[in-house]
This record gives sequence, C-alpha cells and structure tokens, in this order.
Amino acid sequence: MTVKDILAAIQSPDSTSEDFAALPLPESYRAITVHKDETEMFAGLATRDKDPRKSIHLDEVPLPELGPGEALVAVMASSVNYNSVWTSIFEPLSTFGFLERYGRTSELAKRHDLPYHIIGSDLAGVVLRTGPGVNAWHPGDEVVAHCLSVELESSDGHNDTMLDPEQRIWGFETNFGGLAEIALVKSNQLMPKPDHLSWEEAAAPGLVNSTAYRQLVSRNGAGMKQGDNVLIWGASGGLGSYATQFALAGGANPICVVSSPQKAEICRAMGAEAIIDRNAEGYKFWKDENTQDPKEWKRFGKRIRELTGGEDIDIVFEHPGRETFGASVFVTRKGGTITTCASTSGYMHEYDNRYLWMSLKRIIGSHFANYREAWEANRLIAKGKIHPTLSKVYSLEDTGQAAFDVHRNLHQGKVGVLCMAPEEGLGVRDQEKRAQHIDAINRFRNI
Ligand SMILES: C/C=C/C(=O)SCCNC(=O)CCNC(=O)[C@H](O)C(C)(C)COP(=O)(O)OP(=O)(O)OC[C@H]1O[C@@H](n2cnc3c(N)ncnc32)[C@H](O)[C@@H]1OP(=O)(O)O
Ligand SMILES: NC(=O)C1=CN([C@@H]2O[C@H](COP(=O)(O)OP(=O)(O)OC[C@H]3O[C@@H](n4cnc5c(N)ncnc54)[C@H](OP(=O)(O)O)[C@@H]3O)[C@@H](O)[C@H]2O)C=CC1
Repeated sequence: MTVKDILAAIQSPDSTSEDFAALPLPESYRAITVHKDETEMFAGLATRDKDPRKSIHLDEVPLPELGPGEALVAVMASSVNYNSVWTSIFEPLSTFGFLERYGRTSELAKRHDLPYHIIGSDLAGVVLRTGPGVNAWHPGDEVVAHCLSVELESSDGHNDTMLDPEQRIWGFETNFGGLAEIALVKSNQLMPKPDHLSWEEAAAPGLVNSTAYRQLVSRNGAGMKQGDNVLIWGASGGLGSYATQFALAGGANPICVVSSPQKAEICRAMGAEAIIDRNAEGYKFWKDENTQDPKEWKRFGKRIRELTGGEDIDIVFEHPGRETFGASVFVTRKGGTITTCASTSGYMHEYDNRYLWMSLKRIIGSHFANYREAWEANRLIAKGKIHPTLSKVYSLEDTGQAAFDVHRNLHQGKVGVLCMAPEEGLGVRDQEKRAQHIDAINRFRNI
C-alpha cells in the first residue's frame, strides 16, 4: 500500500468510511524535516542570513504508531507558519530540546523524541485511522487540525486549555507535524474542513486565524468591541490579515501598518481605510541599537490621530516586538490594551513605563488559542465570515523556498504547501457557497 492508493481513495467520489478504514497504511511517507545533527549549521550567522532552504529536508520517514485518543490524517495541504521558520533556523532554541522534554513525560510521548523533526502546524486532509477512545471522528472524515496539543491531566488547564502545564504546539513542540503526506494528531485537534474551500485554502487560516481570534476578539485577549481603534502591525501578513478581517467584521476601526504600496492596496481591498506605509513614512523608532527615539513615537501617534479624526488607539495587535513595542505602548490611549503574541524583531522589549502606569494601560500576553477559541475561529471560516488569505502555493519539495520567502518577508498573507494534493483547487464540496465569497477567497492570490 502506498500514499498513491490513499490519494486515489480520497479522489474517488464513491469512497466510503468503510473503504478508508479498510485501506492498509503505508510503512513510510514523505515529510518535511529538520535534522538533529544540523542544529549548529548556522552558528555565527546573523538571523537574516540563516537560510531555511539549507536546513529543511524532504525525507521518507516511518509511519508512527497510533496511540489512544489520536488520529492519523492523510494531509492534502498544509501551510508555512513563522514557527517553522524559527525551527528551521534553530532560533531562539533548537526544537529538539522540546521533543526530548516531551519524550521524557511518558512511554507514548517517547515516539516524538527522534533525530529528525517533522514540522508544520496546519493541515487539511482526510482521517485515515483513529486510536482507542476516539468516537467523534471516523476514517474518511474531511478535516482541518488546529495545533493545540494538551494532556489536560492537571486542573490548571481545565478552564482554559492553553493554561495546561503540558501545553504544546503540534509540529513545533511535538513531532509528526502537518508538512508531510501523513500527520499524527490528538483527535481533539480535529475540526470539520470548511466545505467551500479547496484543500490548500482550508489549510491556510488555522494557526494564525485562531491566534488572532484569541489575541484580539476573545475575552482572554483584548476583547475587542465595536468602534475600537485597533492598530495592526503587519496587517497583510499571516496574523495581521486575519486581525484586519476580525476588526472589520466586528465593527472596529483597523489602523493597518504595512511596508509597501502593494500591501497597502491589499488592506484597502479587505475594506480598511486607515493605512500607514511604515516604509514610505520612514519611521525609525530606534536611533541606534540601544536608544529609542520618542520623537518618532510622537510622529507615529500624530499620523494615527490624522487617520482617526484625533483619536488614539484602543488596542494594539503586537508581534514585531523589540522594534515596535515602545511605539505601541506610547500610542495606546488611556486605559487601552497592548496585546502581544510574539517578538519577531527581538524579545527583549523596552518601553517607557510612565506611559503605561500613568495612563492605566494594560499589556496582555497571548499565545495560540484554546480548544474552544480554535473551534470558534474555524466556524467563522466555515460560515464565510472570515476568509483565507492564501497568496502563493508551493509543492512539498519546495517547502524550503516557501519558508525562505516568509523569513525574508517576501510573501503576502499565507503561503500554502501541497502535500498529497496533486494540484490546486481540489476538495471544494459546496460550490454555491464558494461562489458567494469567491472575490474575498481570491483576494491575496498571486500578488
Ligand atoms: C502557535 C505559534 C506560535 C509561535 O509562532 S510563537 C514563536 C515561536 N516560539 C518561540 O520563539 C518560543 C520558544 N520557546 C522558548 O524560548 C522557551 O521555551 C521559553 C523561553 C518560553 C521557556 O524556556 P525554558 O528553558 O523552556 O523554560 P524556563 O522556565 O526558562 O526554564 C526551566 C527551568 O526554570 C525553572 N523555573 C521556571 N520558572 C521558575 C520560577 N518562577 N522560579 C524559579 N525557577 C523557575 C524551571 O523549574 C526549570 O528548572 P530546571 O531546568 O531545573 O528543570
Ligand atoms: N504566539 C502565537 O501563538 C503565535 C505567534 N506567532 C509569531 O508572530 C510573528 C508573526 O507571525 P506571522 O504574522 O505569521 O508572520 P508574517 O511574516 O506572515 O507577518 C508578519 C508581518 O509583520 C510585519 N513586520 C515584520 N517585521 C517587522 C518590524 N520589524 N516592524 C514592523 N513590522 C514588521 C511585516 O509586515 P510589513 O512588512 O508589511 O510591515 C510582516 O508581514 C512570528 O514571530 C510568529 O512566530 C505567529 C502565530 C501564532
């Protein structure tokens, strides 16, 4: 039995759940990996010069054993997330440390501690097998998977599953991720595939859409409300393209920051009106590596006031980190919120704390999304309220180039990867719903 036979079953309209259950599984499959014996390959290089094309491999790997509460999924498509860029440049840590630590927790978790790491935290595909105790999902189900892996044996995570002490991001802090022909997930990661989308469109939103939902909309994040002025950094990027949609759909007023006229145009096409091209306007928040320039924070704030009719920012959607954080804290209004989920440009932030405490502002740390938030975010995609922001699609062989594009900020929105799917555009089940949203679905394509 080979991956080709699985693909034939997926592509046949007559395949039943019983057919999928009866399909023998292959002994091995192709997967995108990084190698443990290469973690020092970029030692001494600047972050920018670490090239994912050199560290990312396409390997034939053995099929992992299926455990209780788990599912093996045939992956039709996946997407590149920035966490795969971090993995491939071994920053800020090598992810093999996460796999070793996980491996020490139980006999079953030992499977994850391997000399190769199969990466990827998104997928759209078809369930092949479920482990003991899985009743809600069956072979043949068309699914997407969110990337929250939790054990839930401690009460700490029982109200908010992100607070589980054994919380991990699948395909980053666990092995057997989505950039592969087959993936291993916990069955609670599975959600119905939005039926009006192709495989690659369905695989694009997962991680970033769920993260933006918690960070901006959920009460665990900023709890955005109608009329809020929301400053969105990287508004046409992975996270930002969903934050912009949530702001617009929720009656808020996004102030979109981007770095080119082309990206500004995408934000305008999404419906945003207040757009700042940080490149054209030449903001330089740091005079040198150690000194910020409050005059530049003020110039930025003045520009925001021009765009809002004199109002300041209720919520900052932060992720660039060191480069922007001082400005983000400054431009937030009295009582406003800075919500952060990352530090792409550096994790040691600096800001003037007087502007935080004297103006009663809050900084909220946010990370991915709990089970429920991920489900709600996927539901909005399925209902056609929020749309995938897929731009370019690569083959599995070219994943290194796809990750390079994201690392160098050469991409727009989300970059997709075809895993088992032989071509783009397959897997759409509801053409009528698709037709209603086709312009929005294609908004980021091939630009
Ligand atoms: C969904 C997608 C998301 C993204 O894309 S996010 C972006 C990508 N992700 C990242 O860049 C994050 C990568 N992760 C990390 O950098 C690290 O993962 C952390 C910095 C988050 C954590 O570092 P660590 O070394 O794993 O953990 P420690 O807590 O710093 O160190 C563990 C030791 O420190 C002790 N410790 C922890 N808290 C305390 C405390 N409050 N008081 C005293 N000790 C403490 C522990 O017990 C343990 O000790 P013992 O090493 O001896 O076992
Ligand atoms: N904690 C979590 O759960 C999650 C964290 N992340 C993290 O968030 C970060 C962003 O992810 P994602 O949105 O997918 O990545 P993308 O690269 O797709 O988008 C980020 C955007 O940020 C902007 N940007 C980058 N550097 C700077 C800078 N120095 N100053 C201002 N703007 C900048 C760029 O837009 P432009 O050039 O147009 O301004 C870029 O398009 C990554 O570090 C990632 O690891 C992502 C998802 C989940």
